Amino acid sequence: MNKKSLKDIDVKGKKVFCRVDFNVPMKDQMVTDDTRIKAALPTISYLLDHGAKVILATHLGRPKGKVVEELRLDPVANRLAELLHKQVVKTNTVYGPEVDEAIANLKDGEVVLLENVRFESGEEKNDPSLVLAFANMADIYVNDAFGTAHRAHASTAGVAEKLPAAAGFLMEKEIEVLSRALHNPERPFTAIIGGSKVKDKINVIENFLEIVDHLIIGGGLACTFLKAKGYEIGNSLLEEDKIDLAKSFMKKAEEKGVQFHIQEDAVIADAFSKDANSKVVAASEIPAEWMCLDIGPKTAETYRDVILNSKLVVWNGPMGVFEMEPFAAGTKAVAQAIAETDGYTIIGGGDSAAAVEKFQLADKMNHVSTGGGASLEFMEGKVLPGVSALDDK
Ligand SMILES: Nc1ncnc2c1ncn2[C@@H]1O[C@H](COP(=O)(O)OP(=O)(O)O)[C@@H](O)[C@H]1O
Ligand SMILES: O=C(OP(=O)(O)O)[C@H](O)COP(=O)(O)O
Repeated sequence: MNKKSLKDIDVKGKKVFCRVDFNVPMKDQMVTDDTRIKAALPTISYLLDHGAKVILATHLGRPKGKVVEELRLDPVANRLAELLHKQVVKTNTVYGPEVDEAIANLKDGEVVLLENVRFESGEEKNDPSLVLAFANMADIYVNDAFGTAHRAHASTAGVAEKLPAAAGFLMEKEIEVLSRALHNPERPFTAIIGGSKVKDKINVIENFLEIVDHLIIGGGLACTFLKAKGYEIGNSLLEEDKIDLAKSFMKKAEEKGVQFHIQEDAVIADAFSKDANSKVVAASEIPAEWMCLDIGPKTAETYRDVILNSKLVVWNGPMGVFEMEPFAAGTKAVAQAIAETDGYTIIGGGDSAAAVEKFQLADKMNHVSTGGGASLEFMEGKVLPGVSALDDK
């Protein structure tokens, strides 16, 4: 990478504003998967061991510029403290007098975690006054938040323009591994796209059609494609204004000779609940009032064959609502096939990484990326604002 690295700068005695991606899955105020926290530890420990005063910043969820009590970072701070074996001072605000005091009290080798930066409306708008507030806190900026590098926000891009700015170790590693795999991809190259962030991911599909041999669709995303095929999908997740786009992608895949795989059967439920009634039906037979919450067993078998015959597999987004046991089988089958294939495997996305962890298959994957949208956009060849804003070497 041609960007300055943490190794290139002297941090001793300096206040370092370090953006991390601690957007971790939570349940009942507990962190349920700490992969992203662990992934940032090399950078945080390096800063602490080299005598920096560390100011950590992250978002959690999408509070849309308002304080949402369930999205406060206290559980994250507690987990980080356990992992670091060190006290983590957590502020209840993103900036202001409380933060100033916490920073003023920091000694070399100590760490403070700011409150969820997305509680401030200026964060996602990359607002100059919030950028200035961040820049005034520190001497140096380090970005280790690969998972958020595709967002041009105040704490990812804005503040990097105002301070000497370097990449953390996780950021460097992610970029290096993804670049190496995509430079001259081994074939057959299969991309598997699922999950629920339809708006974010649908455009990625178009770009993947240029580079892959097989494109597998699953998760909530698939429902828009099923609708585009003319099927009724009941109460399934649907992005109405993307139906035409989905149609055009299927046509483009055909023209380009890309094998486009969409589910032939589905696990459906009569409510979005683990206790709902559920059954397997053909994907063309989803009744009104029911919703598709997983790919069916026949589809899982087809996807498995494609994956086992691939030389490069990129997977982003679960095949179903894997957090609920009745709808986890499709995601598990795909994860298992990816673990078994001889091809090089890259997993992206917070939830996909959590799924791989849950099924205890993480060590069978070649690279589990901490970025979902970020890794997709990077693989599309897009410039990530959180990276481009850093200083050149
Ligand atoms: N058919 C579906 N309907 C609704 N939600 C789904 C469906 N399939 C998967 N999901 C949900 O998608 C979420 C993950 O989506 P996303 O954030 O796009 O993935 P990632 O974090 O891996 O990029 C999971 O919480 C999962 O429950
Ligand atoms: O979890 C994240 O993205 P991902 O679900 O695509 O991996 C990042 O923390 C970015 O979050 P955002 O999509 O709310 O900007």
